[in-house]
Amino acid sequence: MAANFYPPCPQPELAMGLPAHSDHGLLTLLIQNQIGGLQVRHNGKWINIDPIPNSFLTNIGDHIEILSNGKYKSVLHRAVVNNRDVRISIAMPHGPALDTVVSPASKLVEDERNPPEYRAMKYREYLELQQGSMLNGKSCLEIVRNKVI
Ligand SMILES: O=C(O)CCC(=O)C(=O)O
Ligand SMILES: [Fe+2]
Repeated sequence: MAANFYPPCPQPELAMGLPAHSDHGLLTLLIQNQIGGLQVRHNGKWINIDPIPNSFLTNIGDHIEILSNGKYKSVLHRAVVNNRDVRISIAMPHGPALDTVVSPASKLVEDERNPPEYRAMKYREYLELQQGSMLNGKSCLEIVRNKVI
């Protein structure tokens, strides 16, 4: 039987959790049990997000950041696990139809003072890019970001 070789985890301390990333799509709805583990990056620190019973947690995804031309930032987050309690979470990403070309909303990039910060890409291509890569911060968003030259 062929052995599976996985690339090294970029954050070995999180080998059992989910490395830092932002989600593709517009919004992600997350349901979790009462065992916390989700953390979001805020002001340079990882903040624990305590689960609220009977609620969905909503994360802003990369495509809101693109659509708003950077006005709303997708949230950098990760999940950590512990060796005491079982944590269960179900993340449901929501995006447009796969063939939709996602780009900054035209009204937000009408003049040269507000150039588009991201280039247009089909949602399907972005999804394939993100799902085909190691989760690594907001690296996929950086790929579609227009570089200032
Ligand atoms: O388990 C969690 O709290 C986060 C899951 C997540 O970020 C994801 O599936 O994209
Ligand atoms: Fe996520």
